[in-house]
Amino acid sequence: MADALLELDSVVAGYGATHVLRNLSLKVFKGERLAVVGRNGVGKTTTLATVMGLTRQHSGAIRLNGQSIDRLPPHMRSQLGIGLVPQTRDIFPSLTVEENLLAGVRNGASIEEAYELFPRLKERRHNGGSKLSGGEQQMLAIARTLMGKPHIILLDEPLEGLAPVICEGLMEVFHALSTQGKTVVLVEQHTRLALDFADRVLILEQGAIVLDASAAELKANRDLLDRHVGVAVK
Ligand SMILES: Nc1ncnc2c1ncn2[C@@H]1O[C@H](COP(=O)(O)OP(=O)(O)OP(=O)(O)O)[C@@H](O)[C@H]1O
Repeated sequence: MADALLELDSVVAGYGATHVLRNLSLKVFKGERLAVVGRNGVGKTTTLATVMGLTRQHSGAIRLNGQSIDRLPPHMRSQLGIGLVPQTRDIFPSLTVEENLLAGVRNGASIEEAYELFPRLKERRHNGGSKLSGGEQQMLAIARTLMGKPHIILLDEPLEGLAPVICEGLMEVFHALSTQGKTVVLVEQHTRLALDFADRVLILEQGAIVLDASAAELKANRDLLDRHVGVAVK
């Protein structure tokens, strides 16, 4: 199999002295669409935050293109091409849409690219961040991360709390990003949508990967999914 773009090898990480990830190992391959699912509190957000350098890593290794990144601060990981869209969205409420985007511009990115992907943001470009709907805020959070020109984009529950029609629109955007050659890692509670999007799915339980399967395998084996993710699979 090809070399991994991103690799976590026996990573133990958490907050302060607390261990949330317990020997977590995973690989993400270039151009892949990977979904990470699991019950609440199993460590999905912590996994993405650890890749970005936002937690305390106690042991193990994180490599990007084979190079160790686990001692690098978050902004350097971002410069190397990792982009995180946090669950909290983290847009600047007092800045306009355009100012939020400009604040994220790196590596010669153009905000016109963001407007092409999200025409709604262009219409709203002079609106303050706090005046946006939840869906628009999520679009802005994604667009701002894209202004860093990431090769790999980590999406933390981007559909949370959004209307079905908005979710569908965002899923189309994720497909478009994948078609453009970006590697997409999607953490999502909407398991059905995640499975429709992904090539491969990882199931996380208590800070470790308990299942690594193709989306097709999991779709054909609902029992497996229900056992690990819960009967209320959305
Ligand atoms: N900042 C923090 N400080 C201390 N503990 C935390 C912090 N953030 C999360 N935790 C704990 O780490 C564990 C894993 O949380 P995490 O948010 O990674 O799970 P998750 O799978 O993303 O859950 P959810 O689906 O609810 O977002 C939980 O027990 C949580 O309480």
